[in-house]
Amino acid sequence: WTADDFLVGREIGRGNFGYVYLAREKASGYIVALKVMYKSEILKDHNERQIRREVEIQSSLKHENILRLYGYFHDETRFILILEYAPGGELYQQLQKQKRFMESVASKYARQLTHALIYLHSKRVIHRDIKPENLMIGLNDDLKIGDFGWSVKTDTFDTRRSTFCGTLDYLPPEMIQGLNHDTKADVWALGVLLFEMLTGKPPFEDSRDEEEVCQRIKEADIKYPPNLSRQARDLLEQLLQKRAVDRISLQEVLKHPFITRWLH
Ligand SMILES: CC(C)CCNC(=O)Cn1cc(-c2ccc3c(-c4nc5ccccc5[nH]4)n[nH]c3c2)cn1
Repeated sequence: WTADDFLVGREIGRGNFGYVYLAREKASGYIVALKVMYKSEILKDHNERQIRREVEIQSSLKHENILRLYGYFHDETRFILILEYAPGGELYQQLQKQKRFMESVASKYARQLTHALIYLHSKRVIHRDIKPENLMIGLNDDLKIGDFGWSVKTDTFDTRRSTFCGTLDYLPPEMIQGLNHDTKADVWALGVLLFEMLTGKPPFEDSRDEEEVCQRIKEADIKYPPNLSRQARDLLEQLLQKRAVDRISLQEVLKHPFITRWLH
């Protein structure tokens, strides 16, 4: 690939390290998102290793609920990624616009994210940074995991990882305490995301400061608003369990009434 293979359109986003543009691949007419990263930027903070790992992870993933990385190329100053274009943009924006989602919509997105996480975990990848900003909306209003900034490829399944990463809101108790964590960290984050989709706010947002956020996460101290259905509340309680081993498995999530209730 070279830049001449594409007609580049407007800027549609800012990923880490660079700008994202709408583009059309000339030969096929295919619409893609081109992420342009400047080598000076990347080399500056020795990010080339992390970028290489992310490219390696994302190009090996092929799943309808994971944004595709079709390919990449570089010229003397830039490193360019050819990414799947998500017509619906960021889930974050839709959530801000609508304040919160109807239970049927939140249930569909939670189901699609669960399928994506089951696939990721089967490929020995823990995402570790599931949050609305990293999720995109594709054609047919399908959820797509769009960013792998903090995912790690675990060499053996469920290896314990202890590097600190991501924002506090979505971190599980074991990560807050700098303890080891595994695929159950993504299950907790699914719970936080579902809570935010249903209520419009992450569970610990009304805390005084980060200190209190950490305290409440450690204790899994969550106040559920009264307007949640019984099924929604029940699934949230099973996802947001303080001890990773007590959390519902992703396979069980797919069988939970809150998920199956809207499946024809
Ligand atoms: C660092 C690199 C090696 C990892 C590879 N992964 C990424 O670069 C993650 N990433 C994806 C994007 C991204 C951002 C925006 C979009 C969009 C998109 N569609 C939109 C529709 C309306 C408004 C804005 C939109 N952005 N489609 N696909 C995208 C992909 C930015 N960074």
